[in-house]
Amino acid sequence: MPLSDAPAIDPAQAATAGATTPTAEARAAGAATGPDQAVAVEVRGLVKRYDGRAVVDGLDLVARPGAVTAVLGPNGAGKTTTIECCEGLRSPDGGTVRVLGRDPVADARALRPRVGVMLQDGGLPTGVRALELLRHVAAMYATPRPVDELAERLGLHGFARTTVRRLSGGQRQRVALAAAVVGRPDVVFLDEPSAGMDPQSRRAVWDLVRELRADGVAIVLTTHLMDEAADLADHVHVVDHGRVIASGSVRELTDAGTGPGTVRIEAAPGLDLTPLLTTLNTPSTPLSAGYLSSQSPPVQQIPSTQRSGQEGWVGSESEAGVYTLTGAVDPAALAAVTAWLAERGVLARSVTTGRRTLEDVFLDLTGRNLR
Ligand SMILES: Nc1ncnc2c1ncn2[C@@H]1O[C@H](COP(=O)(O)OP(=O)(O)OP(=O)(O)O)[C@@H](O)[C@H]1O
Repeated sequence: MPLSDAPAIDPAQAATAGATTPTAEARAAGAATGPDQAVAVEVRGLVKRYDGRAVVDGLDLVARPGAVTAVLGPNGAGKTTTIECCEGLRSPDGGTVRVLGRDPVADARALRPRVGVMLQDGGLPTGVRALELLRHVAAMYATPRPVDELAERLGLHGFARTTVRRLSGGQRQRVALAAAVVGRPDVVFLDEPSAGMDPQSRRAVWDLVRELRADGVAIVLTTHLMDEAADLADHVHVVDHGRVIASGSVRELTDAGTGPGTVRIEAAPGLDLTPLLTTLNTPSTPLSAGYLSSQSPPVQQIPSTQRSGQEGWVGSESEAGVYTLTGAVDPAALAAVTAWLAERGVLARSVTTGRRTLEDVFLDLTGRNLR
């Protein structure tokens, strides 16, 4: 089948005709054999410049087999450029990149059958029918996944005979994902895999990613969906201005320091929160002093100039009689809340505290300004 309008870069490039693809058992058995196995992807001091401007500027990143490594960052942070260097699609200007122990540019041929790539824009040839494309890619591998089973899982049969050009964005993404994994790769790069997908498709993608992880595949995922990262990622790298500014498990990141949490109060409607917020934000009290002073080892020290997030307690009556306060939740803050209620003779139906979310951490680290 001619792929006449194939773009310069497409997921089928990840395939090599007649390539052997390791089974999950072989992958597990091989874990101790090669120099490349404990770390699937290793990026050290990566620099990439465009027009003299370093868009990746000394970036370090590691991804391991059997784990999902999420790369988060604002628009233009350098995530895609980094991933493209790992995929061998861009040559670094500095630093080293190793995928399965090999140089992705120099050893591209050897890596092709072992690396699955799902590009941000799908990168698929547009004149080919969806299922034909998948069969074509599968035929390039010695032991591909059964195409029909994969198509079923990702719901491709409903538009199997539609050309890629006519697919919706979410449908195209699903075909691109199928093409990236059909060859049973050891490493999969997924650049915003579920962007534009409906909730059902997203769920199917997440299930597939979990299955790949269980099979020992190293998955590198860029995403803007914090719930996706929080749900899937074993390890998170937050990238900004071409560098990793924080790194750790989701738990490590959300537990770090005394950053913001929430206090939710259910009580009588119409309470004026101003005096409470004033108390909580009074500098003489220690209540807000710890805010944004993250010292936990897994999180790298961030220069204060980059900490442009929220700088004190804020709160509002989010619905009648429900108040949400956000700030540095600690025992003293909670005591101030209950004292404030007591002073007003208000018996709250509930006062609950919540932990920081990954999105809170992300905004803390990268600020709230648009990029
Ligand atoms: N081929 C190119 N030529 C010039 N500049 C480029 C090129 N590719 C990317 N850039 C620039 O490099 C910077 C990083 O882009 P990159 O696509 O890596 O960011 P990103 O973190 O993936 O962003 P997004 O979340 O929007 O996808 C941006 O400022 C972008 O404009």
